[in-house]
Amino acid sequence: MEMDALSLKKLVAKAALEYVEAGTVLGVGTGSTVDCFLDALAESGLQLKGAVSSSVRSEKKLRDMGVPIVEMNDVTELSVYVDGADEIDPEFALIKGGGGALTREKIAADISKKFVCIADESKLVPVLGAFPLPVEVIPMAREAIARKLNALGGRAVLRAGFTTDNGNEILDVHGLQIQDPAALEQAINQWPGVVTNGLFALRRADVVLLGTQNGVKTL
Ligand SMILES: O=C[C@H](O)[C@H](O)[C@H](O)COP(=O)(O)O
Repeated sequence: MEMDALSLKKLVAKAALEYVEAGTVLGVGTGSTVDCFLDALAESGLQLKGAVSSSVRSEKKLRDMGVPIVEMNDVTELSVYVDGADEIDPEFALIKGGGGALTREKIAADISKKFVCIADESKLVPVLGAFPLPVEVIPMAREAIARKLNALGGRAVLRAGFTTDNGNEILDVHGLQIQDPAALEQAINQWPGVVTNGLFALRRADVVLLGTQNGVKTL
């Protein structure tokens, strides 16, 4: 019988436990796949020293599990960071931020030695961009940034009624075919008013665990 997306997420979530070492501070991302990972972690009985979380959402779940929360400012490095993705290209560049946690996720990924990306197989794509690219902007720059994004050939849409954990807004950019993710990531991030964008190409995933109908594939 074919597994649904949730079953595939649970499958990779469990496989990611292999990268977690008891007694360490773990970097934890955000999203439905990470929620499955945290459930698997709770079931495993593995005891962490603590966790650095990329969102208020994951932080709450970690606290409920009894895992001590460590401030990002109090660590110099994370040995492992586990997080999901909205799209993954064959070179491990990602689009993230569907849940709006992109900025803190990018910081966590940047200070991690090993970024383990967990996802179901629907996330693997030949070219990034079918998933709208999230761009976190400070609110007063929203219209200026939207105009620049539209000039790139995209269609920037404000994520209505959504505020990030950092008090900012998200523009979701539809219709981009991203041929050079690192160049686009850098270009958008240089515009005043942009906090960051959801391209993870300058700092990519190191390992991708993909939940497929034939089991977990380690890429
Ligand atoms: O802001 C959210 C994150 O980047 C998520 O990792 C991403 O949206 C994937 O989420 P999910 O595991 O729910 O598909």
